[in-house]
Amino acid sequence: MSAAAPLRIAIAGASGRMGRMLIEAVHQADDCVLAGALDVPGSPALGNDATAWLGHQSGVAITSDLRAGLANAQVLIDFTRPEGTLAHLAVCRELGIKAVIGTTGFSDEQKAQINEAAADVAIMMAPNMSVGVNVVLKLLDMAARALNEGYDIEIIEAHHRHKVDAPSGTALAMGETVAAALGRDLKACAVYGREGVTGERDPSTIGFATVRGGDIVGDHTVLFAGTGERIEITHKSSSRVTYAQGSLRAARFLASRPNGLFGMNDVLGLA
Ligand SMILES: NC(=O)C1=CN([C@@H]2O[C@H](COP(=O)(O)OP(=O)(O)OC[C@H]3O[C@@H](n4cnc5c(N)ncnc54)[C@H](OP(=O)(O)O)[C@@H]3O)[C@@H](O)[C@H]2O)C=CC1
Ligand SMILES: O=C(O)C1=N[C@H](C(=O)O)C[C@H](O)C1
Repeated sequence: MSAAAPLRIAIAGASGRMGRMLIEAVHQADDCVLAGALDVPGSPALGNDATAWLGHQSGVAITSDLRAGLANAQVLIDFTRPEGTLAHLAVCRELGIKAVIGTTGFSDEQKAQINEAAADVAIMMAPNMSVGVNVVLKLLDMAARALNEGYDIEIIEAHHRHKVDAPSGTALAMGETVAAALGRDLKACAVYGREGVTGERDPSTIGFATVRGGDIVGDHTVLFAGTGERIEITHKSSSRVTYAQGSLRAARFLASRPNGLFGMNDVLGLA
């Protein structure tokens, strides 16, 4: 019996922090092959072999030509910026290529565009691809339901100095999970940072605090502060490998799906 053909994966943001991690993960996976590598026009990486920095020639040159970069791919994995992801997705839709989206910082309108594209192609989008964070989201649902009165909820996240969006997509997902469990609307109850004479804390709010510095990969804590006790649920990433491995799991999951919008819950069987 012949082995199944490897899954052909293209990586967007090929020279970014996640792009390189993903290229390495695809290179190391027996069941996947690098089929394309995209980066922005003007990037010094354009024209380089995508795995040259790993001491290997893949035959895949990094390109800013979206159609050329996606032509041989079955799945695109995209960790770039919202406007880049949407431009890539438009070409995926045209060519029938599935997409794993890890980019964060989308507006509601941009999320609606992704939802619309999922009518035609299968898309998995999650602000955090790590198994641990997705388990934490389940724990938060349980904790919020049990601690539904008398506990103030604050979400604290810390990331490296290069991160451009705040709060992190993961912190927002944690906020949405907790708000939904409590029957609150996060848009109406979120407080993003405090300064000056703020008055006493409104118990119906969910607070967010953002720390940026150094090379912190990604720390998230949800604090339930009551009277006489506090509960902290924390996740800390020490390597981006976990995001890359989660993305490959998502790509394999999408391979047999013709269309639809999925989350990491679906990939991990936690839905
Ligand atoms: N879901 C998850 O598990 C995770 C999500 N992320 C998210 O992934 C995204 C990328 O993070 P990270 O790798 O650290 O960021 P980097 O800045 O290191 O990499 C981004 C890459 O995308 C490229 N890029 C920038 N703007 C565009 C654009 N408009 N169109 C196409 N490509 C573009 C960059 O090129 P250039 O450098 O030349 O500008 C770079 O190659 C962020 O939104 C981050 O929050 C990160 C980790 C985990
Ligand atoms: O930019 C990052 O680095 C990360 N971004 C994601 C987010 O915004 O939640 C996931 C992870 O925390 C790392």
